[in-house]
Amino acid sequence: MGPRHLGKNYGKDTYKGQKKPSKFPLPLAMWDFGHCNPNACSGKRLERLGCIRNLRIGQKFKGVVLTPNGKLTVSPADREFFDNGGASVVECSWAKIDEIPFSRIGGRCERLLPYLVATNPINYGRPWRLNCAEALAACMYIVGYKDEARLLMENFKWGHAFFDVNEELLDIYAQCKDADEIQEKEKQYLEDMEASYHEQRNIDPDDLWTQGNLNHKPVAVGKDTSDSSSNSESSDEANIEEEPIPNIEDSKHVANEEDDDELWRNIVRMKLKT
Ligand SMILES: C[S@@+](CC[C@H](N)C(=O)[O-])C[C@H]1O[C@@H](n2cnc3c(N)ncnc32)[C@H](O)[C@@H]1O
Repeated sequence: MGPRHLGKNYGKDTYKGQKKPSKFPLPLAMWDFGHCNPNACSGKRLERLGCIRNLRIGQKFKGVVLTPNGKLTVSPADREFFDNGGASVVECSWAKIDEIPFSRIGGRCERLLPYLVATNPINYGRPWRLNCAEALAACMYIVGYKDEARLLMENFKWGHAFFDVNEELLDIYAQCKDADEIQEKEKQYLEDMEASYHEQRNIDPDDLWTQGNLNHKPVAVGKDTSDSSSNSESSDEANIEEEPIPNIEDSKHVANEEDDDELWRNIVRMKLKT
């Protein structure tokens, strides 16, 4: 979907009186704790492309703040907050999340995302652990900015996979009225998934286990064209290479498949209890 579909605000420097990055039609922001490799970091890539602006530590954000520290789930009821300020993320490493001074960042509308599956090369197949671009796209989609969500993900070779995998759920969430309804639908979805998981194990366990970890079926991504020269922070958009796509099998970020299966099941069990 091209920018022509995106309405009269596209390309303007301000949105509701607030400065916004000029290369994206909606205001996006991040607190960047600099934990990540700039070439593998979706937030940094969006910054290089001019799609997201940086926030200072100590600065609060008036739109939707996507954070693991949130208590409520983001829902279409947050549209007003979004329209007032856009959406923000906390760019940091999942491994160092305990080091984040959450009291010095955030805002009035801190939100969790409901169950969705990451399709980025680092955490492919993991539920809830989205990267910054996926988190922002999911939020936009849920509050009603579907075209903009897709536009954001066009900046990543693997971006289409996020919608291939999550579109059904995103559409369910986007039709909900509020956070309670989203949590209800999410719970139902997870229960159905847990039930079909047990059903499949009972009916034909051999078949299931010979297929390996279905969560980690590699995503169809284009050939990695990045090279070492892409380390430079060039202002020329044509020179901005996408992050290298790690070999999922070799990545130290991905535990072995059994651990991952167990992690996934624990998360689902934990969610079903709430
Ligand atoms: C921990 S950082 C990891 C960023 C990663 N290095 C990248 O390349 O984008 C991801 C951020 O996205 C947002 N996020 C991801 N998953 C989320 C979820 N389930 N609920 C709320 N926010 C989430 C949070 O702001 C979180 O800090």
